[in-house]
Amino acid sequence: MNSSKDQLLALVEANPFITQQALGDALGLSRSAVAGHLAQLVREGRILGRAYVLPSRQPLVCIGGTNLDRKLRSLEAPRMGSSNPARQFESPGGVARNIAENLARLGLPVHLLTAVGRDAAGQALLADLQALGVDCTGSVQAADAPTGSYTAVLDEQGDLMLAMADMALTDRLDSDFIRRCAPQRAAARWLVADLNLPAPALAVLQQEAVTRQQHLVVVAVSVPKMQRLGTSLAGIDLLVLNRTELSALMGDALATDTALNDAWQALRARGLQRLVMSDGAQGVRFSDGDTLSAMAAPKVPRGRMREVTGAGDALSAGIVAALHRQPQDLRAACKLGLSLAALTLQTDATVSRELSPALLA
Ligand SMILES: Nc1ncnc2c1ncn2[C@@H]1O[C@H](COP(=O)(O)OP(=O)(O)O)[C@@H](O)[C@H]1O
Ligand SMILES: O=c1[nH]cc([C@@H]2O[C@H](COP(=O)(O)O)[C@@H](O)[C@H]2O)c(=O)[nH]1
Repeated sequence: MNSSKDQLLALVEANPFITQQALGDALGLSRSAVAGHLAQLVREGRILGRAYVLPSRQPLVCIGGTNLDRKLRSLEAPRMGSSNPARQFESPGGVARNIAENLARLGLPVHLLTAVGRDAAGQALLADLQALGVDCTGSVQAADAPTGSYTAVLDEQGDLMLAMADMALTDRLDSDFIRRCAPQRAAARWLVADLNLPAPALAVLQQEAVTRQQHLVVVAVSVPKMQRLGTSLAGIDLLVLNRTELSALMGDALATDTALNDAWQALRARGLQRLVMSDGAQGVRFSDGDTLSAMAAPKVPRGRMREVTGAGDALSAGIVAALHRQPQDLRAACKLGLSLAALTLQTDATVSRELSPALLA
């Protein structure tokens, strides 16, 4: 039999807005006994505070990977099977971290739940996030594993040829971790989870999104990690992925508009509510209804293009930032997402320094 405190915690987890009177009624306790238990739970750090947070300050919670990105850009057309002269750029990365940084630069309150090592890279990445105002309380800091790394080989135009991600640490963001960080997620209406998360962790977020009526946005990270998406997509408000990731998910080349539309209908039948598929220079396809619509990407002059890393994450962040204000307007959200992606293409950093709250005005 659970103690009154544990039962009370379970009720608060299920409904962070529940009143002391309702807690008392549910457990057969007086309101003052409930107040006493709550005070003790706060002292123990099992409850961080009351969930009465004004809507505009409710944090957007991003959950998933943090990496140190290394990008090697070939100075000439690369020759395979040979060493090639190149320039290296390093920057913070990881899809959930990138989205958190984009959102913070737009002036939104952000909480990032991630995993880093207690190595120099991990500590520097956390310090950067803190400077941006991103709250990382509850994240894993491992003494026995290195911070994730991503190494991309880019051709002389800045287009991706191949990338390798060593992210063993994100496997620790498992379903136990997700449950442990319930207090950090409680007040959020918007959750952004990347597919670096193990499948069972994502399943917990999906179940909770249904019971707590939270908006869960799932963002793909790579073709091999598409298999982390479960069969049921119930609880996912929006899935953001690129064309090759959608193709891998459906096991279909998606060569025609009919095939794309069929893919969307199949995902809807699995419980997905909305979809955005990015399509490189073509922009995006998106839908929250019966048919997919297209929106073109702003033209970025060749001379201003630097490299592509992070464009997809900027797109996701712009979409989330706009939906946070107007949850039903997916078209307006795609528009903001595309303009953020265009800014990101014009910098060697994974997240553009040009982002500011003015872009949301
Ligand atoms: N060559 C390009 N020209 C213009 N916009 C681009 C180009 N490549 C990417 N983008 C922008 O970045 C977004 C994401 O790019 P995409 O390649 O589809 O995804 P990812 O970066 O996740 O692989 C696109 O929807 C588009 O807005
Ligand atoms: O398995 C993964 N590969 C790559 C990334 C991250 O994805 C970003 C590049 O994303 P995009 O596809 O938007 O260029 C990089 O910051 C990289 O660290 C990740 O989180 N997980």
